[in-house]
Amino acid sequence: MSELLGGRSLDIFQPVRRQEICSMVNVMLSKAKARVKVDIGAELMRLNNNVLSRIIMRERCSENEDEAGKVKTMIKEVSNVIGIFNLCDYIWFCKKWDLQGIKRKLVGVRGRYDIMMDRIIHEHIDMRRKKKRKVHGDGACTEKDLLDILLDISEDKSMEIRLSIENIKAFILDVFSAETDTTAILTEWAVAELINHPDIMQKAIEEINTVLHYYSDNQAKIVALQITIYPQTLDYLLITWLLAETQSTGKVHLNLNQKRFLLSSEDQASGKKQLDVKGWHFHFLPFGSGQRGCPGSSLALHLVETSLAAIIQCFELEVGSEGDKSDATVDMEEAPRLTLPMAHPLVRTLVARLNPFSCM
Ligand code: HEM
Repeated sequence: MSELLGGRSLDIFQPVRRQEICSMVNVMLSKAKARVKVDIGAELMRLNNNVLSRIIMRERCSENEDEAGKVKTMIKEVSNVIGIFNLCDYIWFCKKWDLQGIKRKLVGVRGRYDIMMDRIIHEHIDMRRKKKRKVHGDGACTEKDLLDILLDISEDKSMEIRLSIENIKAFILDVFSAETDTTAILTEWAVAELINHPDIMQKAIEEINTVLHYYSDNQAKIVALQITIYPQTLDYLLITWLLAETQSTGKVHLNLNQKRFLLSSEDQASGKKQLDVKGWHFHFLPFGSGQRGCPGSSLALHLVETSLAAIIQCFELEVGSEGDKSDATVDMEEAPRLTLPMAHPLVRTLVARLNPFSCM
C-alpha cells in the first residue's frame, strides 16, 4: 500500500493532478462568469474522485454514467451502508436478523461491484496483452495505472505472497472508500475557515502569489495554508473522532489557535520543513500511526494544498450565496455523518480574481 501510494507514484501521477485541478478551475471560472452559484464541496468531491479513479484505472469519474462513475456511486453506497447505526449489532438476540435490511443492501451492492470490477480487470488484462505485443514485445507496459501495478504484482512469480484478483478488488474498494469524502471534506472545511478568517486568507494569497513566482510546481509549502489545513484535519475529520471513541461530558471549547501548528524556531533551525503529520510523535494523529497508518496521507495533502491554493488564488470567496458580502460568514456546523461533512454545503457566487489560462 505504502509503495503504491508513495513518493514515486505521486510523481508519476503529478500530471493527472495538474490536469484535474485545471479542469476544476475552468468549470468554476465559467460558473463565475455566468453568475451561477458554485457548490464548492461538490466540485472538490468531483476533483478528488476523478484524480483517484484516473490513478487507479485511467478513467475519470465525472457525473455521467461511465464505468468509473458507476464504481464511485457504488462505493458511496457501500460507505453509506457501513456508516448506518445497525440495531442488530447492539441487541444480541437480534444479531441473526436483518431488521433494517442493511445486510441485504450490502450484499446487493457488493455483488454489483464484483461484476463490474471483474469486467474492468479483464479489460485491463486484455489491453495489457495487446499493448505488450503491439508496442514493446518485451513485456514492458507504458503509462501504468494502479490497476496495472497491482496486476504486475499478481503476475510476479517471484513474490512470496501472490495477489489474487479478489485481493485486487478488495484493495480498490478499500482505497476508494478511504479517499471518498475525507480529502474533499477537509478542503471544503479549510476554504470555509479561510473565509471566516480574512486576515489569514489575505496572508495565504500573498504567499501564494510570491511563491508561484519562484516555483513551477505549485506544491510549494505555503505556511498560511498549512496552518489552516492542520487544525482543520485535527478538529473536523471523522477519523480522529473514530479512533478516540470518546464522548465529552460537557461543552468543549476548541482552541483554534492555528499558530500552534507552526514549527518552533529550534525545529526550523534543525532543517525541519513542516509539522509531522504521520504520527511519529503521537501529539498529532490525523492520519493514524504505525503500520496501519493512512498510506494515502501524502496524496491527500498534495491534493488539499494544491486545490485550496488554486481556489483561493483564482477566486474571491468572501461573497455569500446571495451574491453580497453581508452574508459571507460561513456556518461551521457539522452534519452528524461518519465523515463529518459541513451541515450546510458551502455554496458561493464566485468572482474570478485571476484567470490562469488567459496567459497560457
Ligand atoms: C485528509 C484525508 C485523509 C485522512 C484524514 C485519512 C485518515 C486515515 C486514518 C486515520 C486511517 C486509519 C489509520 C489507522 O488505523 O491507524 C486511514 C486509513 C487508510 N487510508 Fe486514509 N486518510 C485520508 C485520505 C486518504 C487517501 C487520499 C487515500 C488513498 C488514496 C487513503 C487511503 C487509506 C487506506 C487504504 C487506509 C487503510 C490502511 C490499512 O488499514 O492498511 N486515505 N486514513
